[in-house]
Amino acid sequence: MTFAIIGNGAIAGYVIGALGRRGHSVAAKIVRTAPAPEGPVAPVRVTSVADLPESVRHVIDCAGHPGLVAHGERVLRAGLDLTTLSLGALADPALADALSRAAEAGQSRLFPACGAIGALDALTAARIGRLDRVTYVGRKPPAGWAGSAAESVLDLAAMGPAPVTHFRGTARAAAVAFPKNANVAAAVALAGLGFDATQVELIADPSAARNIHEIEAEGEFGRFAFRIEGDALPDNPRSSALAAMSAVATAERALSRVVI
Ligand SMILES: NC(=O)C1=CN([C@@H]2O[C@H](COP(=O)(O)OP(=O)(O)OC[C@H]3O[C@@H](n4cnc5c(N)ncnc54)[C@H](OP(=O)(O)O)[C@@H]3O)[C@@H](O)[C@H]2O)C=CC1
Ligand SMILES: O=C([O-])CC(=O)C(=O)O
Repeated sequence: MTFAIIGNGAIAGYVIGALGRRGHSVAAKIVRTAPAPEGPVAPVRVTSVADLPESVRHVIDCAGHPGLVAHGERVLRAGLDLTTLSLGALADPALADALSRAAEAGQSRLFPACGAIGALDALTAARIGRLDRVTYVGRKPPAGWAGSAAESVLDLAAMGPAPVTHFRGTARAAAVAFPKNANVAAAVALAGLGFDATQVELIADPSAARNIHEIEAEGEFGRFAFRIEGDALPDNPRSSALAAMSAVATAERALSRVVI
């Protein structure tokens, strides 16, 4: 299968390497500004969907909300399947609707990846019955919140040893306020009770060595609690390695005849 990637950052780098090791080809990257190539370079860098090589069948968005907003509709309308990690962008109903209509028009499909969290299969099953309560708690070391809205309520560099909750609210508010940090909150919302009924808490924790994500859910099925401690990618303390792995797994699942 031939892929294109949106983005050129930490997750894009991991995804391109993993796809290559797994026998796939990455023909192009969609970037913001494509420098003139100095020689034969693969994957080729383009700035628009229209310039993608014809061999591309599936695009993986690793660029965050701006990448999905800029290119998602055109990818789907062109008949290419799209895996995205920018789940928080779907908190905007206009974008979610536009992507859905573009997929319909292009006879293509949008695959939101689970990203840095797990247990979403249990949530999607649980909501078939009555789902009463879903909460998500995201905990990262202070460096994991750098450049985010946490900085408006907290001096990350001068924190004492105690963890500080810097956000409490709905998954929709979290997704909008933390585009680089709350895609997991959006994933939990999409799998379970939706953006407005899913409660979120975000914590900067100097004693956390990893990015820790916890879900608690209760309903007709019973109750579950899930916790994952994800190592960050070496190039970006905000982004868990599992998110990049999940993009590859989701894109591969889209190709499978037996879907697990
Ligand atoms: N679902 C999940 O669990 C997770 C989701 N994410 C999402 O993935 C995003 C990327 O993470 P990561 O790779 O670590 O971040 P990086 O900051 O390392 O890379 C982001 C890349 O996206 C590029 N980019 C931004 N806007 C556009 C655009 N309009 N078109 C093309 N490229 C664009 C940037 O380009 P430039 O170099 O020009 O700035 C940069 O190369 C995060 O911002 C977050 O939203 C991250 C972790 C977990
Ligand atoms: O990578 C992570 O641990 C989670 C993250 O940034 C996000 O949800 O956007």
